[in-house]
Amino acid sequence: MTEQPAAPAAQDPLHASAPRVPFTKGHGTGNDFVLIADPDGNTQLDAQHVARLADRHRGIGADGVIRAVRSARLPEGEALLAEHPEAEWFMDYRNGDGSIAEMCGNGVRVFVHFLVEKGLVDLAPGQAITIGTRAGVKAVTRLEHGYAIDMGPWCYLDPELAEEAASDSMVRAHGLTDPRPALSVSMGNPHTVVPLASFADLQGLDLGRAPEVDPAPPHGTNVEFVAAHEPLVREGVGRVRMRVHERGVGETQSCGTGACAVAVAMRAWAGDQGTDSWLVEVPGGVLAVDVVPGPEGAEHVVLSGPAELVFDGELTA
Ligand SMILES: N[C@@H](CCC[C@H](N)C(=O)O)C(=O)O
Repeated sequence: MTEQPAAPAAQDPLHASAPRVPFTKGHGTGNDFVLIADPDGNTQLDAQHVARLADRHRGIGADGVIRAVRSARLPEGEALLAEHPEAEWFMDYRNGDGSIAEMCGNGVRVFVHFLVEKGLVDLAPGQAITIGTRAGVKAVTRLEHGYAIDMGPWCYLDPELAEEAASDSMVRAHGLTDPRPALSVSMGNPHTVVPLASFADLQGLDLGRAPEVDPAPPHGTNVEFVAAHEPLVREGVGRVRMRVHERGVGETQSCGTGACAVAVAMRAWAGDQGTDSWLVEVPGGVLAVDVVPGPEGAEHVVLSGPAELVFDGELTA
């Protein structure tokens, strides 16, 4: 019997040009990511690979996967460079199920921290860097502890919605006896914010199963449930607690864009009783959200919080 030559191994896009790919695990308030430095755009990540890396039982485990690539090396990044030549780096973000999302607020902080810690950029506390994302460029300032991102203007998901509208949809969730009114906001990515009466209601939710939003936004949505401290505003700061079910992930310990959506929705509902500064408690920590006047007259949302890198490794399969 003659020995058959071994069949060629199926081409693995992750290893098409680099057999071993270094990665770093990081998180921002418990929203965790696998980060891969790919300055020249040699590593192609497809949805299957991302889902495999993010798998908490068979992979590294993460809510999302972030590729750090030079903007010039992917079409979405290149498109930004004409107007923003300073946006050298692009955050190529995927949800844990492999789907692409426009924006990730916690991810941006962890992404910039990764660039700093890996020596890919120089950024001292107090300095800012512009990065590219699928929701446009974002200015990120390094703080003594953490990072502040100018997320740019927010808007209602339904462009027809007037300033004073209280809700645009109804949400059903396990743990709630009846459907609740909700308001949908875009932070570059879609969010639907559901106010609840108490922390007990928030605690009683089962977010292991996806909430149902009616009508469903065309590209899906992240759903945030929020309950307020009493009083809502103390010393000029609004204080709320939220839980989130993320599109493409499930329940996560934190969502930066979700915290921004919660702050602007609460501010709209509170009217004259509201404020521009919010502290949003999430299961994984606390995020600060400030609404500030933007350079072009629109309101900008600034998200601040920590970013941590946990360990490095190497992808071998
Ligand atoms: N956790 C992120 C949001 C990630 C994207 C989201 N799941 C979506 O599909 O829009 C954050 O911190 O903002």
